[in-house]
Amino acid sequence: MQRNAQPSLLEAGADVDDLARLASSSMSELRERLKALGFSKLGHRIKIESELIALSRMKARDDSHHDGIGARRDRSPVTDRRQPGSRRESDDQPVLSTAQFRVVSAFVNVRMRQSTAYEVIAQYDEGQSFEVERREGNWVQPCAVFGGGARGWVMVDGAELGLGRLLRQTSKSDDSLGEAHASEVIRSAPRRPSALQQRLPLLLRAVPVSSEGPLPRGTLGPVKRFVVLRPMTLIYASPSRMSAVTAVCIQDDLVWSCEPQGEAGAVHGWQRLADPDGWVPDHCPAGFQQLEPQPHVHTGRPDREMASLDLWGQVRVAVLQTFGAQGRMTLAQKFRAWEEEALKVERGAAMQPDAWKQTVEQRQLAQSSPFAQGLLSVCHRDVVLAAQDKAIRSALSPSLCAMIRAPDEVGLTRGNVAELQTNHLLIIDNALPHNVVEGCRLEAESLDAKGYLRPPAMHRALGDRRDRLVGIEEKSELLVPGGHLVRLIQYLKSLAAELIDGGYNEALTVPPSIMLACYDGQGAFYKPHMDSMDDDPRLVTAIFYLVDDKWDGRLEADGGNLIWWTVTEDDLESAHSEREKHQLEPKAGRLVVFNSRTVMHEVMPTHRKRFAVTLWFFRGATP
Ligand SMILES: O=C(O)CCC(=O)C(=O)O
Ligand SMILES: [Fe+2]
Repeated sequence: MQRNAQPSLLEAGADVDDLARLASSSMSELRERLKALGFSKLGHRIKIESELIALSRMKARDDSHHDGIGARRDRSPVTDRRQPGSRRESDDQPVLSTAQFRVVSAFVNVRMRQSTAYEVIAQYDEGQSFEVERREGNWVQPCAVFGGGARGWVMVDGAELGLGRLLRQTSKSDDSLGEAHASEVIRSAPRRPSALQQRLPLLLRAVPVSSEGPLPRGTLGPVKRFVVLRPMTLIYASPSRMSAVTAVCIQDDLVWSCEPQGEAGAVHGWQRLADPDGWVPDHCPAGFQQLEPQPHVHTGRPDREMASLDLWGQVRVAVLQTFGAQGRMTLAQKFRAWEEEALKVERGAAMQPDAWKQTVEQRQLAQSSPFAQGLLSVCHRDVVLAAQDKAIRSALSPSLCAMIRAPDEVGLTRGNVAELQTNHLLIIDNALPHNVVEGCRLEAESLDAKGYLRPPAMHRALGDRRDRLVGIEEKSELLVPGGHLVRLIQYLKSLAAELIDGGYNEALTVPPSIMLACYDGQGAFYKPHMDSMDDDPRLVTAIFYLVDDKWDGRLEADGGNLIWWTVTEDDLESAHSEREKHQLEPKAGRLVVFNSRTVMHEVMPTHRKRFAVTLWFFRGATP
C-alpha cells in the first residue's frame, strides 16, 4: 500500500538520532535539516516533527532509566545543546571576567540556567550593560548575584527564537552610564510582554516550572502547587474566557498558584498562576476539573515535565516561524484543512478499509502533535470569538422577531416561563404540526446530502463531540424559500418574545443563525458540557428535535438521549458529582428550552442519524 508519496525519514537517508536531538533543542535547525532531506511541505514536517518528538521523549525516558531522574537534572533535554557542526568555535571560549555586554533588544531575561525553559529571575532593559563572568555557547553568566544568592544566564543571540541579536559585547568604558546593578534590576524590572508576545496575536508559551529557586517578582509566595489534569488547559490573561490566551499547559504540567501583592490569588472559579503568569479556570467548559493540588513539594524535575516544556517552546517557535508573516489567514486555512480531514474520516465507511485506516491514522497523528494542537487552540479561539462577535452585532431585539403564532403551533405561556426558571429546563411536545417536522427533517437530509454539515475540527481533535454542524440564517440561500426550515427558524426566534412577555428574568436578544446538527449514528455523542460560561453571551438554549417518528432512545436501540442535570454557579463542585440526572428522548417535534449556564448535559451515543436544530438566545443589551 502506498502510504505516503513522501519517503520515510530512513529512506531519505536521515540520521534519526541526530534529528531527534534537534527536535528537543532547536526547531529552526530541525526544519532546515528536514527541508534539506526533501521534506518541504508543512504537512510532512508536522508529521515528522511529531514522530521525532515522540522519539526524543522515548529516548529521554530510556536515559532516565539508566541515570535515575534526579541524576538528569543538570543535563535536561531542554538545555541549549547544539550540534557540534553548527557550533562557532568562539562561542565556546570562556570570556575574561572583565567582559561587558550591552542589551541591544528591548529587554533580556536572566534565567536560572542556559535555556528558555528555566525561570526568569531578573531582566535587563535595552541599553543597560553588565559584566559577564562566563560564556557557554549562546549564553553568558552575569557577575551579578540575584535574589536568594542565585546566579543567572542571559541569551546572547535570539535568532533561533526569531528575536535577533539580544546582547553585544562592549568595552567597559563605553557603557559606564548604562551600567546596571543586579539588585536594581530585580527591583525595577517590570513584567511586560515579551517580543514574542507582541508579535503573535496569541502566544503559546512553554510553562516554566519553578520547583526550586526564587519566586517570580511581586509574588508573595507560592500558595499551592497543582498538576494539570486536562490534555490541554488554556491560561488566560485575566479571569475571563474572553481574555487573551497567554499560555497553554498540557496534562501533567506542574504549576504554582500565587497571590500577587495586593491582588487576589483566586476569584470565583479561577486560580491565579505565578508562572506562566495568568489565570486558569478551575473547570473546563465540560465541567471537568483542570488542576489538582499537589501536596508534595517537588524537589526535582521529572523528564516528562521537561519534555512538555520543550514541546510547547517548540510550538511557540513553530507558530511564529510558520505563520508569523501571514498570521491569521494561514491559521484559518489550516483550520479548514483539518475540517476536511475530519470529514474524510466521517465518510470513512464509504472508503476502502485500507484507505480509511490510513486517513484515520494520519489524522490522529496530525492532531496529536503538539504543534497541531497548539495551532488548533489558536484557530478555535479566533473562530469562536469572530463568530460570537458577528452574532452579537447582528442580534435583534426579541420584539423584532415576534410573529403571530399560527393556531397549529405551540408557543410559551407564562406558566412555561415560570417552570423554566424554577426547573432550569422545559419540554414542549408536538410544538409544530407533524407534517412541518417531517418536512424539516427532509430538508435537513437534503442539506446534509449536499455536504453543508461539517465536523467542528477543534472538538474532533479534543474528542468531546462527534456531530456535524451548519449555521443557517433565516434568509440563507441554502434554505428552500418559504420552506419548513424557514418556518422552524421563525418559530424558534419567536420564543424569545414569549420568554420576555412571560416574565423571563433576564433581557434577551436573538442572534441571526440557528445551528443544524447531525449525529450520524455509529456512536456519535456529545460529552457532558455546559453551553455557556463566563463571558459567553448565551443565556438560553432552545433545541428542536427532527428525528423520525420511530426513534427509540434506549441505549441498545437508537440511543441519542439527552441527559441533563443542573449545576449552579456557586456549586461548580457538583459538575462531576453523581447528582440527580434526568434523561429525555429526542422525539420528533419536541422542543426543549433550558438555561445555558446552569444545565449540564450530554448526548448519549447515537446509532442512527439524529437531526436537531438549536437556537441560543443571547444576553440582552443592558441600559
Ligand atoms: O442535541 C442535543 O440533544 C444537545 C446538543 C448540544 O448539547 C449542543 O449542541 O450544545
Ligand atoms: Fe449543549
